[in-house]
Amino acid sequence: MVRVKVCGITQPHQVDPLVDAGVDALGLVFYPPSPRAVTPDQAVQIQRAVGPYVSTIGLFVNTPIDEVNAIADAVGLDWIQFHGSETVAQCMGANRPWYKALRVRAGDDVDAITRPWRAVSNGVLLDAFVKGVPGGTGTRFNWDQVPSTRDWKLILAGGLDVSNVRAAIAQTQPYAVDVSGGVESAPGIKDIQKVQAFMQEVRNDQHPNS
Ligand SMILES: O=C(O)c1ccccc1NCC(=O)[C@H](O)[C@H](O)COP(=O)(O)O
Repeated sequence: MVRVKVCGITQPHQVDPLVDAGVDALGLVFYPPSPRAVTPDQAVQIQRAVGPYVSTIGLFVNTPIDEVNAIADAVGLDWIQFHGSETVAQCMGANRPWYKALRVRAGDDVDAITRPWRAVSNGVLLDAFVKGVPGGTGTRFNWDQVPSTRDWKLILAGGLDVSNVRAAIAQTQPYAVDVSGGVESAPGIKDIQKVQAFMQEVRNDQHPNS
């Protein structure tokens, strides 16, 4: 079963509808320049709305590791997503399970660029490279660059929406997909109908006869 993370949650009242739609994990963006950024206090309010068996993922971009860990503790995050140019050594200082987001450029050898990260964490997120913007761009990368045989957990991100997620899953066979802009009505405001339609595409891909 392909898991689904919806990233960039900013409103506690959206948690229940997202979970009811079948979303497995909720992403909180701790990157103040982002239109989807939340403060630690806002994140605590969102976390309080999350019930058992749903994961919360904190997304950071080149934040000092002590600050990352303090926020993770204060909010009660389950996982950390490093979305900047952090090194392996810096990520290893995290006090939570974590994974790295890598931004794929045309021509990148995905097997090579993921190798150092696969060795130390249990999954790698692939997003599209867009100059000057670390993420949440709504841009796809070329899925042909994803190796068809892998022994690591791929989290596929970047420009996914209801129109393309089924093809994305069929082609890349990811462990999980990560979506943000493709299920929004405005930055940080998730459109629950878009989320429901997205989830239906993801789940239908698992059960083509249902
Ligand atoms: O969402 C942001 O504004 C953001 C800012 C800085 C780094 C990462 C950010 N978002 C990451 C994500 O939302 C997802 O992991 C991924 O990039 C997919 O986004 P989208 O292409 O909008 O579906």
